[in-house]
Amino acid sequence: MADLNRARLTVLSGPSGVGKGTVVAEVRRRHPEVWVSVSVTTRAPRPGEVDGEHYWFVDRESFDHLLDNDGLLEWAEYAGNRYGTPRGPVEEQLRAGLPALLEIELQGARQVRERAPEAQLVFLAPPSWAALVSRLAGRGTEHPEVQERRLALAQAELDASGEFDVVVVNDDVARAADELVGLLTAPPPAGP
Ligand SMILES: Nc1nc2c(ncn2[C@@H]2O[C@H](COP(=O)(O)OP(=O)(O)O)[C@@H](O)[C@H]2O)c(=O)[nH]1
Ligand SMILES: Nc1ncnc2c1ncn2[C@@H]1O[C@H](COP(=O)(O)OP(=O)(O)O)[C@@H](O)[C@H]1O
Repeated sequence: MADLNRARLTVLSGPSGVGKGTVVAEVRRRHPEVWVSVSVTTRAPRPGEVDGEHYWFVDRESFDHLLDNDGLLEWAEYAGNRYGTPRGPVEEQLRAGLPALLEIELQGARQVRERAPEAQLVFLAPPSWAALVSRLAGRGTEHPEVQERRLALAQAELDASGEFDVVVVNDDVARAADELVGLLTAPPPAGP
């Protein structure tokens, strides 16, 4: 995957439960060299989530300290928790001429678009609303009331999919992963 060696920033967004984590895991299973940013979050870890691997799990005070010290490239409050991308590792990656992938929500994607207009914004969409509802429920990691909160946000996120450069439909994990790999290896648009 030598042609992945370009300093390109790619953002993957999409509603909770659409399969972002699953598709990114499949991409990394095939291409372990794909670098994915590890976010900080104030959300509690789910069973099986490992600190420093899925997220850096921090308290609100540590999060705000990072934020106040310009340590975050972007951040957002989502369903009652804060999430942010540590700035240093992403900048290091891009400075080294290597691509970086961020898996973040809509408000964060908008901040990246403003700060790094050359970034590639990819939206992962469900094949249908019913599929999204059943995936979120089927994952079984959130209480029904938290699922409801996430589905309310999902509707607004789906409405904003037109702001993204590309929409990938997660009908099938292998197919969606193929498409994402294609985007990660596509040459960036010619500069001015
Ligand atoms: N803006 C922003 N969003 C993030 C970041 N990390 C994760 N998210 C998003 O926050 C939302 C909630 O994440 P999470 O609680 O892990 O739920 P899940 O995506 O449904 O598994 C998802 O849309 C993530 O993509 C980040 O660093 N910044
Ligand atoms: N293409 C797909 N078809 C069917 N189920 C899927 C697909 N992609 C993901 N899932 C399932 O949907 C649920 C949510 O996926 P997850 O990756 O946790 O979503 P996200 O990270 O976007 O919140 C998981 O139980 C996962 O196994």
